Amino acid sequence: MPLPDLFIERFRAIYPDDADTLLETFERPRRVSFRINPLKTDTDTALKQLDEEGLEPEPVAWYPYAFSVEAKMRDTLTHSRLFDRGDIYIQSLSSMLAPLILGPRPGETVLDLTAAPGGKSLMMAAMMQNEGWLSVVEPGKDRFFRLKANLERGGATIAHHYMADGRGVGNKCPAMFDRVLLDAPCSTEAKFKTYAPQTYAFWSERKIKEMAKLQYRLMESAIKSLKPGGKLLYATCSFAPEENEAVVDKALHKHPEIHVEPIEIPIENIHPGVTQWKKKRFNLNLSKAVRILPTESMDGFFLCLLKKV
Ligand SMILES: C[S@@+](CC[C@H](N)C(=O)[O-])C[C@H]1O[C@@H](n2cnc3c(N)ncnc32)[C@H](O)[C@@H]1O
Repeated sequence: MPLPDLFIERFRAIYPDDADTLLETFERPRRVSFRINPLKTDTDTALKQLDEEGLEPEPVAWYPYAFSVEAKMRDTLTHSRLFDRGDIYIQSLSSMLAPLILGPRPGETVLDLTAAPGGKSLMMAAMMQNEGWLSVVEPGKDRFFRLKANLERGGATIAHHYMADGRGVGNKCPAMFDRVLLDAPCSTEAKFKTYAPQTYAFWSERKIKEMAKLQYRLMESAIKSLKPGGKLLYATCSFAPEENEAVVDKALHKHPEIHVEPIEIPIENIHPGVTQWKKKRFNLNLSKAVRILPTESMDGFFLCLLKKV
């Protein structure tokens, strides 16, 4: 089944030069990527055990803990002992970039405002070497317990779990965190697959607008919760500028205390943030945001690093 016409029209307007090639990536499953969890094992041991389970993971050039296997090996991976024990975590490569860019360090106070199922929280706990404080917030009951289970299985001892609405956190915990991750709920456009119509069954421009409102409220809360000098990473798996640059643009207008930081990423499938969409022009610094372009191995993603001065 084809993707919605309006989605394709919008996608072509965002990426006029390479839309056809990019749209082809919606037709096939991607390779399955995963991260070896240094809180539970080391890379040599994990690779040896994966080999015993019949898996031959390929390394990812830019991150020593990241590997991938062919899409058809997903079940073997999810049925492996390493997966059960939390020694590996299946996570898209784009998703691994978010903690790497935010860069939490041991001893810091860190907030994951929209955390379930917890892949990025667990990676941040590992980057912090389980030293410091990591608050993880998720309002959905089932998702909250899944998050908690994933973090416990993955050995994240510094995680403090809160079943709460992220929109209230800024008022409850003002200027408390060195780093905040806002991996916002979104229209999930980057997860659409032509062979899985349920992935885009509920997509509409109205849904994009609804998500943008929620994202902005979460952004306000994230900004409030950040210490002066602290860093905030805003991310979505949507291509829609309304959910990405427009949300940050509004925050930049309202909060002169935040500015956009440049992002260094060691990959080539990237596009700068857009500074214009339909009739709206955005703050030119939004070109420092990064759009990960979808490929055979990576999901599309939006990343914007902000600093409170
Ligand atoms: C993109 S997912 C986060 C994925 C997660 N960072 C990870 O890497 O595993 C967005 C999450 O935000 C949650 N969410 C939705 N509304 C929220 C709100 N008002 N406050 C906090 N989280 C919310 C959703 O339930 C969902 O689990």
